[in-house]
Amino acid sequence: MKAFEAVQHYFDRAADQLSLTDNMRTLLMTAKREVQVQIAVERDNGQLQTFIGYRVQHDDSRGPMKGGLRYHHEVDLDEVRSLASLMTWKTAVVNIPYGGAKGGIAVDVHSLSTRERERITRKFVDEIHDIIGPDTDIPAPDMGTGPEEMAWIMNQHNKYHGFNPGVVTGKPVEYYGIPGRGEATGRGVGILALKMLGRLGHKAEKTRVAIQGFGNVGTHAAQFLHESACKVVAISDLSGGYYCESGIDVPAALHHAEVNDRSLAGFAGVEHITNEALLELDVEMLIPAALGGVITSENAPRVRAPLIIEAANAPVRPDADDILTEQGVKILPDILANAGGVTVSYFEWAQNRQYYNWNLDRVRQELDRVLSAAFEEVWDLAQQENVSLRTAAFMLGISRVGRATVLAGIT
Ligand SMILES: NC(=O)C1=CN([C@@H]2O[C@H](COP(=O)(O)OP(=O)(O)OC[C@H]3O[C@@H](n4cnc5c(N)ncnc54)[C@H](O)[C@@H]3O)[C@@H](O)[C@H]2O)C=CC1
Ligand SMILES: O=C(O)CCC(=O)C(=O)O
Repeated sequence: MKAFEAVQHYFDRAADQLSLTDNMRTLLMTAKREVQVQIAVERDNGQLQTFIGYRVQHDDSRGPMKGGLRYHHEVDLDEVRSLASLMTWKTAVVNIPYGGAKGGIAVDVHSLSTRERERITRKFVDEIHDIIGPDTDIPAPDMGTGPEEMAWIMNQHNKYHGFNPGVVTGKPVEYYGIPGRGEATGRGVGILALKMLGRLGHKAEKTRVAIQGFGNVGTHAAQFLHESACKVVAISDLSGGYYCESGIDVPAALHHAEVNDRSLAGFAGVEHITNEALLELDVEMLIPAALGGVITSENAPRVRAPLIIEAANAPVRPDADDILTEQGVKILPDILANAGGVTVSYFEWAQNRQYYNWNLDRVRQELDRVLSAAFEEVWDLAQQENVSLRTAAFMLGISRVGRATVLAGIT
């Protein structure tokens, strides 16, 4: 099953529960616009190279479209389309005034120098500047991108359309960004993970956690949960997995990654495991925070964690979701679990529009408030309707988007 089909599957399950008509389903799941562009740049060695970039604008019935930009060699239109759709339901679940979009470039970021990344990013903006903007579609970071790329995007877009920092979020704090956007997705994962533990009657101190991915999301989730008394026993990145039964020294791991170009390679004093083995560890909480589609029908029967927090987008395939649900595993779905990032992006955008700076305390407080409200709504709906948290989250998102679409007038 391809990535978009998987989202369609989850959408349909919720749409069945809502008795949505076929026409409404088609209207809500069809992207408004899909753009594919050629990005031709000169490499540092003088050679010309062409990359393919995408921006899919899924839905704008609740506000400007919003979603990250992924730089990864596996990016393709189907993946971007699926992620754009997830953004629509995610912004609706946390009830912020946005629609959904996503973009990406098929490129191996590790093969690029900083200057090459800048040239590719600016060239991408040259190709799409007319369809993005603070009131239409606002990019942000995702896998393989961060504050640097966002600063270049703002600067390049402003050359065409005049100064406006609200065209993109996730910018460096000292360049129109907001304190707390860097940590927001991982912190949100942590906040919601603790809420899940509370509802399930588990104590943080008795919770062993395994986290796959040690980038923006994985590092901040690890730090938050470590500081909240959970025992992080495994972490991983592209270099492999690192396990310690008595608990990883999270501050040491964070420091190691910081001074080693964000890699855990060479992190000593722990057992080395594979990324696959990490998913099957005997832990109370599993947090996939890297790529999508990592839990499949093949490995799902071997997953031992009774609780999965989907920090990554779409880490659990639908057939695996069925197997895990059958096994009694509770899953906090991506469109709620990782919504902290886009929530703080919304604060950054609001700050940019007001020219009034927020401080970190205010950002954290508001993040907690938005995520807690969404968690309560999803949890209660799941109980009322006797459905999974994923189906409840999709139901909530689809209802809000559907209602706005109808109120706006369809024809
Ligand atoms: N950055 C953000 O604000 C948000 C990110 N997400 C999702 O969270 C996930 C991670 O994103 P970021 O942390 O931003 O990316 P990142 O690029 O900062 O870090 C990705 C991490 O995953 C690791 N990784 C890559 N391929 C891997 C593999 N095959 N096996 C194990 N580890 C692998 C990398 O080594 C790195 O540690 C993605 O699914 C993304 O869509 C979701 C919401 C917001
Ligand atoms: O911060 C944002 O606007 C979007 C983040 C994102 O791409 C995501 O939530 O998957």
